[in-house]
Parts: sequence; C-alpha cells; structure tokens
Amino acid sequence: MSSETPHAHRSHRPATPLSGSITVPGDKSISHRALMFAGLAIGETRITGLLEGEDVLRTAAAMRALGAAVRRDSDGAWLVAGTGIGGLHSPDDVLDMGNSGTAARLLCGVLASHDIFAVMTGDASLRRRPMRRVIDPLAACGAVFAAREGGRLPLAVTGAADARPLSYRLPVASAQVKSALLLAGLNARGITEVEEPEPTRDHSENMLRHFGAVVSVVPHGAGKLIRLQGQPELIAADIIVPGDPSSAAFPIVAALLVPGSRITIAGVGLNPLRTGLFTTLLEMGADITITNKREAGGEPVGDLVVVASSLRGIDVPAARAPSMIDEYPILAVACALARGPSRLRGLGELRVKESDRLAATLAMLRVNGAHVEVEGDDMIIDGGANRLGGGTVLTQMDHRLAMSALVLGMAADAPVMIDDARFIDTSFPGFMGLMRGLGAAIEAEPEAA
Ligand SMILES: O=C(O)C1=C[C@@H](OP(=O)(O)O)[C@@H](O)[C@H](O)C1
Ligand SMILES: C=C(OP(=O)(O)O)C(=O)O
Repeated sequence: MSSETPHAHRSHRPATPLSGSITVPGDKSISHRALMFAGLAIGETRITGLLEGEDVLRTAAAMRALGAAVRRDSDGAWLVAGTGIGGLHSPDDVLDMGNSGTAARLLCGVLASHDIFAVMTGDASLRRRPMRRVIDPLAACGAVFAAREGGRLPLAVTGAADARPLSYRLPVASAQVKSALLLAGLNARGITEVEEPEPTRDHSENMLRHFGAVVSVVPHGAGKLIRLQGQPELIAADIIVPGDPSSAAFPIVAALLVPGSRITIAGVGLNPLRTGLFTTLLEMGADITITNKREAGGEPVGDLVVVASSLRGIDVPAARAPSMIDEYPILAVACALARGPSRLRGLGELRVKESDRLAATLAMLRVNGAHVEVEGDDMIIDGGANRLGGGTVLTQMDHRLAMSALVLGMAADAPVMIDDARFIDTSFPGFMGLMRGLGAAIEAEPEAA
C-alpha cells in the first residue's frame, strides 16, 4: 500500500456474492524458516513462493546483514547462498525485526550459538512482546543476552563461541520457542532436546530434515520429544512455499458469511498442525471441500472450495489452540455471525501477540454490537445479536485484527471501519486487491486518515 493511501478503511456488504478463484501469499512461518535455514546451509537454495510480506522481508534483511547472500531473482524466486553453520558474522548495525515475533525469536536462536555480537530491536508492538521465553533457555548454551526491563527488545546478544547443547521442556505451547532452541542447537556440540507438552507447528523439524540434519521426533505424553544432532552440514535444498492457511482464513470466512458466495483457493498448506480453524469451521456447518490433495516442498497442500453456509456456534477445546493460534480473531467474527453461543477455550497466549488479541478481539466485536465476554482464558460469544456493525475498530498494529474487522464489515448489517490498514502488509500483501477481486466492498476513508 502506498504511503499516500489513507490508513483508515471501511468494508460493507457487497451488492453481489463473493466469487472467483484465488491463491493466497506464501506461508509466513515456512518463509521465515526457509531464509534462516538456507542462510545456514552450504550452497544456493532457491525458494519459490516466498511470502514477500514485511515480516519476512525483515528476516531476509537480517540474514543478509549476518553474511548470507539473499536476493530476489527476476522470476520472483528467492536465492539464498548460505555461509554454512558457524559462518555468520556480526552485523554492522542493529537488526530491526519490525512487527515480527517469529523473526525476532527464531533469530535469537541463530545468534545464540554463533561467535558474534548483535543488537536487535523492533517496532512498538514487538518491543512490548516477551522475549524471556527464548532468551532464558538460550542462555544455557553459553550465550549472554542483555534485554530491556521485563525481557523486552531492544536486546544485545553475545553468542557462544562453543555452544553447549540445550535440553528444555517448553513451559508454553510455542513453535517459536521450540524453533529458536533447535536453531541454536544446530551449532552446538551434541544433541539438543526439546520436549513440547502439546504439539505445535513442525515446519522447523520438517525443514531441518529437508536440509539434511538428523532430527528425531517421538511421542511423549500428550506431546513430543524432539532431538537434533548438533553441527550437521546443512546442504542447500530448494523449497516451494505453500499458500498460508492463516491468510486463507480471511477469504474463507468472508465467503462463508456473505450469502450466495462460492470461491476457490488453490495451493493452501494443510499441515495438520495448522488446520484447527478448518476443523472448527466444518464442525460449525461450513461447506468447505478440499480437493487435489498433494505434497509440495515436504508439506501437504490442497485446493479449497468454499460455499456460503449457515454456521452454528461451537465449543472449541483448549487442546486445539496451537493448531489455530493465529485464527481466533477471524473465528470470533464467524462465531458472532453464527446461530447460538460459542466458547473458545485456552486463549491465554493471545495476550502476547502483536496486540493483546484477547482484549482487542473482544473490543472489535463489542464496538460492533456483539455480546462477548472473557472468562479467564476463554472467550464466550453470543451469536444471537440482532444487528452487527457500525463500529470503528482500533487495530493496534495487529494485521489479523485489521483483516478480521474488514471481514466482519462484509457480513454485518452496517459497515465496519478500521483505523489503520497498514499492518496487513506484514503477512498478507495484496489483501485488499485480492478481496476486491472476489467482489468485496472495501474503501479507503480519506476523511478519517
Ligand atoms: O513459529 C511460528 O512461525 C509461529 C508460531 C506462533 O507463535 P508462538 O510460537 O508464540 O505460539 C504463531 O502465533 C506465529 O504467528 C508464527
Ligand atoms: C502472531 C503472529 O506473528 P508473529 O508472532 O511472528 O509476530 C501472527 O502472524 O499472527
């Protein structure tokens, strides 16, 4: 979006149903990892379908500053010539990770086991987010971190020249923490062990194997035990990034809610540790068909056909949260427009995302007339409100809130306004154009900018 475009936007019910065939941008989690692992590999990796969102571009810039050769080819693929494990050098300047928790936390892992000094910061949202969850366990490998009060960015790290392997049980279900430890373990002597009490997205484990590392994953209670043999030689291996299911969530819910709609989304990643939203929507009565299931770049992928449906309220178990952690704001929109009550359980982690997403989702729905409560870590939504819409949502530097609120406006009785659409570009560049191409009505609001 150009800087002249007003920040505020308004969406309203389109005159006709949504229809058409689209693809969504590449998976954000896989894109960050592709750049980092390729930057640590020997040889040149070609990445097709990389998400060119601002979060991922921060990772590309950071890997470049650390010594990897990262460039975009004329055909849109990205080429990364890595330094080999242990080969990164200290950056000349501060690493600015922008809005991206994944970039900042995974990079802490990379830096921890390299003999380098680096300083990292981020935007106002990222500077509020907790980093102790990675820097405390990473310090055990010998790295020294100095962070702002409360374990917040900016932080400085002096990586360990001869890193010890880590053995750690995750206190929270977090793929970012798991991945940071595995990345540190790449340049540690011996075996790094991470125990996760609940399974979280396993893109790091899959990609480590893809690059030739030895990783074993065994069931462990309700979760998994992951073991990585340190100091492997990672060998460049091309990557095809599937469409991001977390981005597909927005057109999917929009098509379900706008009467008469029918859309197709091709090439969506269907890793089972990412598909909690699809499971939930199907339980709510959604008409979603998955066709053409295949594998691309080591990840399951399929095409989705979505037909407008009358949804019913749902009780979502806490155990499902890791497989749909970024999808709760848009699920909450679907619940507000469904028949009957919904209870979304175990949402404590939403408090430490780009915004406090539990509070921000509550505020988004309430300002638009929905009946919503938070009880402990659960959100309870009464789908029975008579009239929805008419409110202005403060998006708080949070892309997922911005997109969720715009989808709400497409299905509500009155338009919905957001104060700032700029952060959508962190994960879903082209969102406005793509939704408008399907028939959505979204307008910039010059007078409110
Ligand atoms: O590992 C990843 O790529 C991600 C993990 C999740 O965060 P947590 O690890 O904090 O749950 C998710 O919210 C984030 O968008 C991406
Ligand atoms: C939480 C998210 O990302 P990150 O933690 O990388 O900022 C997200 O994309 O919803």
